[in-house]
Amino acid sequence: MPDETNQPLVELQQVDKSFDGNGDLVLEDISLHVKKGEFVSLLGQSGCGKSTILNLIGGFEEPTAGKVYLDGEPVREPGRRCVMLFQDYGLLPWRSVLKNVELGLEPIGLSADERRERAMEYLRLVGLDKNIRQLPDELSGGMKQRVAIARALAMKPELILMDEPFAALDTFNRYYLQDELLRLQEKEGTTIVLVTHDIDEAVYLSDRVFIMKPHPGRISRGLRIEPSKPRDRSHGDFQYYRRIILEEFHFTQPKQEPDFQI
Ligand SMILES: Nc1ncnc2c1ncn2[C@@H]1O[C@H](COP(=O)(O)OP(=O)(O)OP(=O)(O)O)[C@@H](O)[C@H]1O
Repeated sequence: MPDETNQPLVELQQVDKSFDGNGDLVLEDISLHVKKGEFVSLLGQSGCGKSTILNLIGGFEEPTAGKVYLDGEPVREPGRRCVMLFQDYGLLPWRSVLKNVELGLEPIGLSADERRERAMEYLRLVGLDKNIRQLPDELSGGMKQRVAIARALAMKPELILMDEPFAALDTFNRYYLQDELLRLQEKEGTTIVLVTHDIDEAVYLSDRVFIMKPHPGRISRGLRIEPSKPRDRSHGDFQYYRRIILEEFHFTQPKQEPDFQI
C-alpha cells in the first residue's frame, strides 16, 4: 500500500535530457513523484524515453536540466537503495541459482552463512528453493526471471526499477509472475517503477500509470488506477482503464460501416 503521509521516495522536477551537444531533447519537462510503497508504471511506445527515466532515477544518467531526488536527496550516482531488473534477467550463466542470488549480497558485508540464509529465504518465496544448484541455462525464462526477482528482493532495496521484466515471457508465465510480484511487493513494502509498453500489464499492476508521448519524450497523462488488487482482468473496470489508455494513444476508432461484405 502506498504511504500517503511521507515525502515521495522518488521525485523528478522539470527534467530535460539530451544525449548530444546540440540540444535535441529525448525527455522534456518530466515532473513526477512516486510515494513509498507505490507501484507506478511508465507506459509508452518504443523510443519515448521510458528507460532513460529509469536510468535517471537509478543514477546511471544525469539530467540535462531539472532535478531527480531519492527520498529528498539529489541522485548523483547508483546506490544500494535501488536495484534494476531487466528483461534479459542479468544472471551469470556459470553461477548456480543460489550463487546468483548471493551475488547481490556480496557487497553488503554479510557473512557467508548470512548470505546463504538470506538467499534461501527469497528463493523459497519465489518457489525455487528446490532448484538452487541448477545453472541459469537449465531453467525456463519464467524461472530465470524469478531468480532475478529473488536476487533483487534479497538485497532489500527500497526501490526496484523494472525495465520490461516480463516482455520475453509467454502470456501464462507473465500473468503468473505478475501475481507473484504483487504478492511479494505487498509483503516487502517495496516501491516499484515499471517500464512497459504492455497496456494490460500497466493496468493490472499499477497504482498509477504515466502515459508517455515521444519526440521529445513527455508525460501526456497520469492516471490513477482505483480498483483494489488483485484485479480481475475480465472485469468492466479493467476494460474501462484500458479504453482510457487506448484513447490516449488514439488506438480507438469510431465505429464505421464496412465498405464491403465477406
Ligand atoms: N546513451 C544514449 N546515447 C544516445 N542516445 C540515447 C542513449 N540512451 C537512449 N538514447 C536515445 O533516447 C531515446 C529514448 O530511449 P529510451 O531507451 O529511453 O526509450 P524507451 O521508451 O525506453 O524505448 P524502448 O521501449 O524501445 O526501450 C531514443 O531515441 C534513444 O536512441
